[in-house]
Amino acid sequence: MLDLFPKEKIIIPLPDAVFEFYPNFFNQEEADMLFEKLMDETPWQQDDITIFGKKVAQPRLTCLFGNEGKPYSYSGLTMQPHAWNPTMMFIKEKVDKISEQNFTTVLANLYRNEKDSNGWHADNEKELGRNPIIASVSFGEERKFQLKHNTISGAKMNLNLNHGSLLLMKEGSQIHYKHQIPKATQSKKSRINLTFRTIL
Ligand SMILES: O=C(O)CCC(=O)C(=O)O
Ligand SMILES: [Fe+2]
Repeated sequence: MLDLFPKEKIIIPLPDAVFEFYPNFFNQEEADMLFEKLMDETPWQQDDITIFGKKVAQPRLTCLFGNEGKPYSYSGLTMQPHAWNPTMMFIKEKVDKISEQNFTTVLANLYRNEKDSNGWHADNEKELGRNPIIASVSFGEERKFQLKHNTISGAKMNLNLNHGSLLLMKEGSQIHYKHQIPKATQSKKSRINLTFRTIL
């Protein structure tokens, strides 16, 4: 279908960083199709990570895709990328275009239910450079995403990342803020999130 109107873009009013949210980046039909494909085609795995020197199972499933020869390390874990497949390429091309980036890598996360989560962190690994830009696409169940500034206690925000949405975390976002997906108190169905990154 022809898109007559540009997609709605919401600028998140927070200091020291640029956050842009596109609630309807993919329409319902596209988002439904992509959720099913990502669910079925992705070789989901559960890794152990090291937190404060202790080995624990990550509270979600993940899978890394990306350009050859660009592994990604975080929380004491090194992941080797799977090759891009047509579904990931289709999404990457749209995300690259709107963000004016050429992402090398995408980390896919599967939150199976309300117990799965992603604790407070910034995506500030050395290989992402000094001021990383991250594009985050969500499918399936809506989950609460929280942002908080490292030093300004009032600078924080909760966003509901809905099916088919895109959140761009741009300049300053990984330097000045941390983000998380907390466990939910009500029952939740599966959610898939894709975080596109550039490994230098
Ligand atoms: O699931 C999300 O929305 C966030 C994922 C995330 O922060 C990450 O993979 O680094
Ligand atoms: Fe993150």
